[in-house]
Amino acid sequence: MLYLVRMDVKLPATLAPAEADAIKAREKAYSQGLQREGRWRHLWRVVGEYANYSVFDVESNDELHTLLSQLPLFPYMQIQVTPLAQHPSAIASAITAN
Ligand SMILES: O=C(O)C[C@H]1C=CC(=O)O1
Repeated sequence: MLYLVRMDVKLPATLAPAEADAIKAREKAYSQGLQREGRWRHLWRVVGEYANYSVFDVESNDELHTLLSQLPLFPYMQIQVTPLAQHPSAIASAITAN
């Protein structure tokens, strides 16, 4: 199942820069692991914002929730999830649904 996910990151001003850097490093390693597994298919920066649009390919809502809630930046994110279905007029897609 494919999901479009928007993540907006809001780090508190009180968070020490070294702690913020450590969390971002863990986030990068975690996200790259999921990308290598093929479960995090796309990761795009939103121009001008500390936000991304991502496409996840997972088995269920529960799997996506588990995966998102384990993001190191999860406590500092607003997350919006949109489940995706096949469009009947699509002739090609950069991503292939199962
Ligand atoms: O920077 C972000 O958009 C937040 C997050 C998503 C992947 C990652 O490495 O950081």
